[in-house]
Amino acid sequence: MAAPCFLGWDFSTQQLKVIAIDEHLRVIYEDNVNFDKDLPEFKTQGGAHVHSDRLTVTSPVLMWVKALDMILEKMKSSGFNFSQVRALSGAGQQHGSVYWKKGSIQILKGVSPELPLHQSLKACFAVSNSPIWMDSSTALQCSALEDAVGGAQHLANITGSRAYERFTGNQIAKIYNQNPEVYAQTERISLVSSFAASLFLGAYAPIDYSDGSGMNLLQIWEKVWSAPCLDACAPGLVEKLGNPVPSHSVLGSISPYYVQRYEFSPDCKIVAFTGDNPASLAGMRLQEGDIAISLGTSDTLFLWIQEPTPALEGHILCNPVDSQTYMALLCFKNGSLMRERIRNECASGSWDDFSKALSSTVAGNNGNLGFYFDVMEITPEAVGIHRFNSENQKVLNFPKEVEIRALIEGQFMAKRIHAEKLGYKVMPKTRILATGGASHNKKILQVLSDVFNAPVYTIDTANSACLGSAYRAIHGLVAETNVPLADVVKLAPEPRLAVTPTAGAEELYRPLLKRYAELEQKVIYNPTSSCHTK
Ligand SMILES: Nc1ncnc2c1ncn2[C@@H]1O[C@H](COP(=O)(O)OP(=O)(O)O)[C@@H](O)[C@H]1O
Ligand SMILES: O=C(CO)[C@@H](O)[C@H](O)COP(=O)(O)O
Repeated sequence: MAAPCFLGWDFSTQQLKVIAIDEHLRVIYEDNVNFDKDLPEFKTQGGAHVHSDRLTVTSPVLMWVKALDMILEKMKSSGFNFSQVRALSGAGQQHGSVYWKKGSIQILKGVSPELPLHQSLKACFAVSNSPIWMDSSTALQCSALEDAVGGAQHLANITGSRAYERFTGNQIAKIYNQNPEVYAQTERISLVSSFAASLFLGAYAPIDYSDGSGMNLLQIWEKVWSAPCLDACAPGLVEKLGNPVPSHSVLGSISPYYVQRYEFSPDCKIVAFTGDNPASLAGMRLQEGDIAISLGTSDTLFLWIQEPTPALEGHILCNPVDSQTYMALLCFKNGSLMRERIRNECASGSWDDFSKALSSTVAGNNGNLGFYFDVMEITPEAVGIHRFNSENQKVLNFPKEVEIRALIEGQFMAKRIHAEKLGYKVMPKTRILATGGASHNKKILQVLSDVFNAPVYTIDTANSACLGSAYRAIHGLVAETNVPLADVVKLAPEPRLAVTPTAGAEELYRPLLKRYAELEQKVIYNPTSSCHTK
């Protein structure tokens, strides 16, 4: 009999990725499909469509299905032995939503193994362009939700977050308000994660507690939908959402489609899918006291916490690997795509040249500071590019190298300032665990280490959401017997030290952090001020 293996998937913003691990937790296969490059017919940029109002951002749902067809065919051609797979789990970009048309459950259950999935499912979606996490078009719905439950702090106390435009409840409310007939045709609403799980299960997969915490709809303490929040968003939501489940739940066995088309074992189990950040927490084996920083399309910072206090900034999510605890999350929208733009303008599109600019400039950038928000930022709410010289005077341009350092130092100073606002303190034992595409770049990690005055560790793959999903697949098989994830993955390779802070970094950055926080107040979004135009 072939040695067992486990699959972890990640339906992220720009790509679909997969990792297979063996029972010794070694990565034995890794692959990806890039939406822009490999599926050009969908005409996405960075995996998404930004609409003409600059606020609405969507991705074609069939693109995700076609990406799954494509990656499975690639695996098959490379000789991947699907019959070895004992269990699989996965992750999805958080907050995005999928609207299944009435009657789709029958189609999903009966897909023909003769056809690729996207052909069978093409008529299944009431909304063909799914709203995703980059969307910020639901300000009206956010105000209405906060008003309905007694204010922003009260909503945060219930759901872990005040109302955020990308959070799914507000997105559903917008669809119901603007297209009630489309809403009426919808029999089931999935998150990207539970949608992806549904494709493997051949049935509607439930939403897990952790990704469900990013909807402004789940009572994170009791882990049930909040009736006042559901009612404020749209009618009949309980039926359309289904009951949420613990993140470690085994949902069932793989759909016969995969058994017949790819020779999966009919016993292969599907473990609930979750959000990409929660899955990364599992993949990096985060411990209390560590701080995780993901440098993907979005930049995120997250922590494992026992006793959270929801606030007006940041999010509290149910912990994906331990239902008794929580994770705190901060999301920064201007992450890799902003870095790519400055790389293209200032470093001829080359990461090597970008890194050289970081090496050729001094830590602290001689007091030059910058804020780089191509699109309306989430943390803090601000937009535009704002540069300040060492005298705090606004300047229009920086030399190219100074621009690159100002971008990276600014991005990391914002992370430290907002993490400290959440109550996080950098301690002598603090480890930063870095992941995501930009964590390949040592020069970027050096700035991160200096700004936080803490060592930065990485794991063998930057695809921690995939790896965490594969770990969660193994854990799901034993979780019912109260085995913690930490026990299941104790033989996994430890995170490796990538960089340590440069001597004197703390003294250098302490005054700069104070200045950055003060200047941030000046650039925060104020619709009546002219300082936000670039
Ligand atoms: N050497 C590098 N330096 C900086 N950024 C990089 C480097 N290599 C890749 N990236 C960035 O990684 C991003 C993709 O990260 P990834 O974590 O895969 O994103 P996602 O999971 O959102 O699809 C790209 O947009 C790219 O800008
Ligand atoms: O909105 C959030 C978290 O709240 C984002 O972090 C999304 O989950 C997208 O993730 P990436 O594709 O950038 O990893």
